[in-house]
Amino acid sequence: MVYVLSRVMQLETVRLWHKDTDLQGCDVIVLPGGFSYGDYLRSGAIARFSPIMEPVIAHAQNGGMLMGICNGFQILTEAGLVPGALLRNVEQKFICKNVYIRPQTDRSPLTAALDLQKAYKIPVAHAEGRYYADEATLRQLNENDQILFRYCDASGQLTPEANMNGSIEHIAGVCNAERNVFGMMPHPERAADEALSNTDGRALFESVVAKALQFQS
Ligand SMILES: NC(=O)CC[C@H](N)C(=O)O
Repeated sequence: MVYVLSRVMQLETVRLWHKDTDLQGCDVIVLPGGFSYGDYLRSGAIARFSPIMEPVIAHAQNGGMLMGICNGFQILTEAGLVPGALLRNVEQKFICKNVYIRPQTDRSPLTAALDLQKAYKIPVAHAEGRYYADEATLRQLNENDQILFRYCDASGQLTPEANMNGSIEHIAGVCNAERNVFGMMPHPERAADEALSNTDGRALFESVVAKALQFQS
């Protein structure tokens, strides 16, 4: 994530440690993927109590942009910053592969600049990626246009096979009601460099940067 933000996107990037208590004036906060506390209890369930989360939550409550990828998304759900939960994949296995996702709305910093008809090829690498929300929450997510991505096939169709982890309504990413906090399970930072022969993920970062600049001006 740091490589893509600093080298590919050419952004001033600050690494914040989980024990830090100061965001050092960062405009956009990114909770990256990986394994926090060995995924004990549930992925993200312990990291959500890290000291850094206090200023991160305050940043989000003040309208600041906050993005969570994979384990970062799990931390966002555990902290109640976005609705829903991430359960074990339906086949109970870690899945690491390229999948396709289609943006569902352009009303979020993460998706504003994306093509709503395009299937973006982005890898997933998770064991607890099955998005779940109860009926009332799902209704709200749909009514408020908070569903950012759905798993699809290469042509953008929502086929059952495309939904490899068993997420409810194929959901791969959501935002909060205020739209400044957004999370997704696939890893756009693993598809943002020419060397990886796939730069589909770059468009998501470009979208966030464009929105962040608007935000400031
Ligand atoms: N790539 C990741 O962020 C993995 C998230 C988490 N450790 C899981 O396996 O579900």
